[in-house]
Amino acid sequence: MAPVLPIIDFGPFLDPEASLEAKKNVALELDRACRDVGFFYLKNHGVPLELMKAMLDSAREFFERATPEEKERIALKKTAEGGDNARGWLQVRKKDAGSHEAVDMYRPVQATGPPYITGMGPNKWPSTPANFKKLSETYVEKVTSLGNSVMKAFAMGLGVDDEIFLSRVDKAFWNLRILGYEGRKSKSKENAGIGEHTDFGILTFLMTDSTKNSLQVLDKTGEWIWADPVEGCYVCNIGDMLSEWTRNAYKSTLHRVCHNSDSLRISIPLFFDPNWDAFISPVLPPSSGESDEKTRGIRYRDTFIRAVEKPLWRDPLTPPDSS
Ligand SMILES: O=C(O)CCC(=O)C(=O)O
Ligand SMILES: [Fe+2]
Repeated sequence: MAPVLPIIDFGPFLDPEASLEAKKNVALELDRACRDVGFFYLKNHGVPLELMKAMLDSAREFFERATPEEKERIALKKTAEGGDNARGWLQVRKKDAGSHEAVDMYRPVQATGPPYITGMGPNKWPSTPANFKKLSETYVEKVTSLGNSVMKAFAMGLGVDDEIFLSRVDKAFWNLRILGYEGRKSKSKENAGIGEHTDFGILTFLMTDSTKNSLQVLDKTGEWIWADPVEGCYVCNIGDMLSEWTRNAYKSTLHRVCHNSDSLRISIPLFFDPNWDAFISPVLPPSSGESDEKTRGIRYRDTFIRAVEKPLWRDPLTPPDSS
């Protein structure tokens, strides 16, 4: 079945030879997708396909081969135990809300402990496979550079000064996450997946292996649609902060993973988020008649700490609640 989400060719925006009109067309296509569904496929994004494949292969190697001792060595720990509560390996086992394993790495910071402020500790890189850290650093550099270009395109589509965006993402607090979802043949009783949630940052660049029927997106009519992988493309989605930044013009859309296949599924989101201290307030004026008495704005680090301290997955099978 053809993908339902729009596929956006980002090539002209990155091409120094392309006309301004061609770039504007890309920006307008992106703008439409962000207002409409908040999810789109991005093709011709400039990240080498061999690098993407090498990342997926390496993450698979980690989930297939890392020993329990290695996982324990890099396990995410609570602040009181010396970790920063955000970086490292974790395993979620929730009967209804989906089980998965993940390793989270973030932009390196000048560590502030121990004990560490949430998010402010050192990364705990897997050592299986041996070149994982180096490969990931190359990958993060490419994707964060793409993130900057997409922000420029967003500014063009919205008709705002791109410096407002670029000055708040030049030290983007990125989060590289490798995720493994067990196949159904595994012995655990839980369903593999992630419960419905929105991402809390700006923009997620998701690449996955070729497994179909896993990621679902809630469309405007309230139906869950599949967002299956499209060869060579990222699945991108808007997070809550960009929604706030655009006065909710851009949608931060609920999604979930219900993994149905018999084999291990690998996915790697890179969450492209604002600078740690960035203050985000709407770049678009209130529409006529809408009051703007309440000063709106959020500091990224406050959002981050809140999100990390409360689990973001819920039961994948229930409709969104209103809280
Ligand atoms: O694995 C996927 O397809 C999506 C993961 C996801 O939504 C997340 O980690 O926020
Ligand atoms: Fe997500």
